[in-house]
Amino acid sequence: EEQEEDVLRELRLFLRNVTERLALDRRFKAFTKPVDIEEVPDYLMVVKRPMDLSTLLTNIDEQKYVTVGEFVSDADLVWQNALEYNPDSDPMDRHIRHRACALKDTVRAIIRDELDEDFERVCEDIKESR
Ligand SMILES: CC(=O)c1csc(NC(=O)C2C[NH2+]C2)n1
Repeated sequence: EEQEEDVLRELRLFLRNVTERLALDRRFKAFTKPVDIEEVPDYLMVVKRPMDLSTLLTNIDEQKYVTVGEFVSDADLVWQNALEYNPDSDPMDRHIRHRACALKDTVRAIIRDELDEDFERVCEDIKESR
């Protein structure tokens, strides 16, 4: 109904705001666009579900997410993939793993500080009703 569409519209506004703030953070530059498979041909051998901040924004606009939890699952892919693809001790790998960990902690901190648990509960009830 109308009230449900109002809730999901507010969810999309919140998720766009979070994602845009992450995309503006210089630490997360490597995570803003899909990894170029032509430049990194072995990427898909290691990473089964690529994800990046621009794809999160597209998913939001395509109304893929009905709860914050669904969004966080995809957002977690971004840093999890980076840890998987950059496991070595060399400085470049360590550098991107450090940024991946910063992304993980930043997403969780924003959600903890800015998501009202009652709002997420309403989204989960809409999801279960569909
Ligand atoms: C997005 C992502 O995970 C990414 C972008 S470049 C990269 N890794 C490297 O460039 C090399 C350092 N060891 C491989 N990882």
